[in-house]
Amino acid sequence: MLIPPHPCSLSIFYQSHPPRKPREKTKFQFHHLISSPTDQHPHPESTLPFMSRLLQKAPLTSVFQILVGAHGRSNSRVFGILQNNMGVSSCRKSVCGFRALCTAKDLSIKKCVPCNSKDLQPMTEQAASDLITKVDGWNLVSEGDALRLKKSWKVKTFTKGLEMFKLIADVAEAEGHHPDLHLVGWNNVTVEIWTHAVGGLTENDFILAAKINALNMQHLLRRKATN
Ligand SMILES: C[C@H](O)[C@H](O)[C@H]1CNC2=NC(N)=NC(=O)C2=N1
Repeated sequence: MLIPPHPCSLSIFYQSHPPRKPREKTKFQFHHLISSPTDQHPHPESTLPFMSRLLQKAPLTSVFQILVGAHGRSNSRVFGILQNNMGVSSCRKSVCGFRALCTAKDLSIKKCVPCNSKDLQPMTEQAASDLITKVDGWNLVSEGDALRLKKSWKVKTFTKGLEMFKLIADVAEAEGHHPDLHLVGWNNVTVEIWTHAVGGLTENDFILAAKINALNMQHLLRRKATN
């Protein structure tokens, strides 16, 4: 049984790339690439440009069939390539294991998974660099050897900073995934997010960041100085 790619990525993909007959040549190139690393393709990282070219050329379903084969399961090598190059969640068992190609909107409507899932692992720096482009205003920072998400705002007043904390806290509680909240110098809010259970970043962190971005907080924030 084929596990369908995550609906959001499929619908998003098909809006811009109507399905065409998958091309044998593309299939051959890709199978060749993942089945036997050669001098030309020494390491999965080198698939990144190929992966983006592939996704432009072949409909997502045929890419999906290539990746998981007829038996519906991806082998560890393919999964490693996916995890490094397409921001795929590290949770092999979930249907949304194929969490690639998401937009900010897709992330903001997803649900966080319990952080004590035994399959949850920290994502690679490459996957984090791909996903950070989906959460406006957030930065990737490294604290020790752990990656984190970080974003700062200036609020109008100290109490509006606390109101902002409450809005964020409600989202965090609903998701069972929590940020670190800082309110410094009365009007400087900084939020940091990472998955404590794995000591790094997982897709949960990007989902929470996208949900925070979707909050209506303009009335709490100081207008940006127009220079
Ligand atoms: C069981 C439950 O998933 C854990 O206690 C949650 C709570 N909130 C969390 N939040 C964050 N950021 N990381 C965690 O590992 C975490 N674990």
